[in-house]
Amino acid sequence: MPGRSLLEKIWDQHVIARLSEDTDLLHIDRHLLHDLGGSRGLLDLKSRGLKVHNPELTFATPDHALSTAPGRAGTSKIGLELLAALRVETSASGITLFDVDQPGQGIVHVIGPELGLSLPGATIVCGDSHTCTHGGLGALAFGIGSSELTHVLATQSLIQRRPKTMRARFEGKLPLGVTAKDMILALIGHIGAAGGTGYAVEYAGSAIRALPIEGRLTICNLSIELGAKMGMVAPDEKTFEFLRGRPYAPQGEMWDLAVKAWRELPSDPDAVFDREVVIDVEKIIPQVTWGISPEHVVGVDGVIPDPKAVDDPLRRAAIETALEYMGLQGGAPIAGTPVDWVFIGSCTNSRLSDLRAAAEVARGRKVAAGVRAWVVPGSENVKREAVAEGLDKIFIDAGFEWREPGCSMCLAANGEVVAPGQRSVSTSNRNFVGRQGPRARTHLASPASAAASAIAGAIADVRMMGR
Ligand SMILES: CC(C)[C@H](C(=O)O)[C@@H](O)C(=O)O
Ligand code: SF4
Repeated sequence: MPGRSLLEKIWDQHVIARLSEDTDLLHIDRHLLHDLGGSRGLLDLKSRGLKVHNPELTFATPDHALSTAPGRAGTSKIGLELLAALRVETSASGITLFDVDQPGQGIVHVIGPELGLSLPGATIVCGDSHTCTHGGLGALAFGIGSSELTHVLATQSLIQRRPKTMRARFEGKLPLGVTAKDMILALIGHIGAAGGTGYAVEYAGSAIRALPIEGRLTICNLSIELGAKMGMVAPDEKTFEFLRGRPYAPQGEMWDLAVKAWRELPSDPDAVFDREVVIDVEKIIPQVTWGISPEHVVGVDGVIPDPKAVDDPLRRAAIETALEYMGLQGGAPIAGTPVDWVFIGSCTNSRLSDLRAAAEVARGRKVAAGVRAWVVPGSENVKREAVAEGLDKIFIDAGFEWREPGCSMCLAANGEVVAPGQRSVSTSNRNFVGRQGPRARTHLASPASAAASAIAGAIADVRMMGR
């Protein structure tokens, strides 16, 4: 029998019942709820006369619909209603809620790892496509739909089809100015936004091993933008050090037992994957998207694709559509494109290391005239730690606006939008049509690249602004 992969090991440990050749009923170890879907699911359950099966495995926080303005000024009526309902329904079900202004509140994919709720070898679900983020700790984590959400609330289990497996190996030493965000954008550019469809992706290789946990979370976060519902990195010593002592991580003797079990999780050397991709990270330069899909990506020293140079009529038409929406000329260099907005935040890039990387570029410099730049920490804890080390001051002195934790401009929630026709460099994960507001134009990039672009007033190569 061939060896098993990380995915297969976690999967097999969670099978309650084998339903068919490729479909199993899985036990779910953690269920995370957010303000957009959480109360709806709990109300749905109630209307069926059912109870939450395992409230102690379910955790909630508001993130999508809250204002991130200082003091939370101006949360919309809908946002307030969702928050009120989340409070009432979690309390009635005995579910822990990390509420506004409490340590623990934040974007659901930032708080899970931060609190030690997300653990290696665990199955984690949330009614949110970026649940794949938690795979950065070696969890099997994926987004679910609203009926599945109710199913998990009622049974703590879920029916799932076993995915195919892909291993994406990143090899080599990351060049200066190149980050985890650039690695994953480069992979999406290489295999396409549907390249991972139907697969669970394991990110491996020397460059993944060298990445701190927060970088691994960033990589896994964009799995869904690769088409893959699940992305994961095998746990190692860095994972254990990251989790040690976190509030919900196992403690004492349980910790030792857990680490012993987690050491068994990495894929066996002879594990077989349905697809293997190898990326040489030494060839990656800072990435920035030019179009309306994360696969529309180039190196920041590159040029915007010229549709005239593309023979395939379908591809040519897709490029033309994207360029028209984005207001860009094919064949022109991407660097130097003037920007109106910079957004540093989202579950992709709003952790402490992201803010540090952006602050390093911003320190002692000024946001260009005419550019609005926001920094939205991913959680209340990230915010407090950033303030404790003075990052907020660096940003404010440089002309950035420092805000409260939440999803904010990542999905144009709560009126936090880029105006029609305006151009933003964003550290988030989606540059779809209208994602940051009707007719808003989004360029995805790393926190360091976004900060560099805010200072330059145009898409900028952070390597030119090194310290
Ligand atoms: C609102 C939520 C369901 C959605 C998701 O599933 O990802 C959102 O978080 C997003 O990023 O578009
Ligand atoms: S930060 Fe953006 S991508 Fe992440 S959960 Fe919120 S809306 Fe979705």
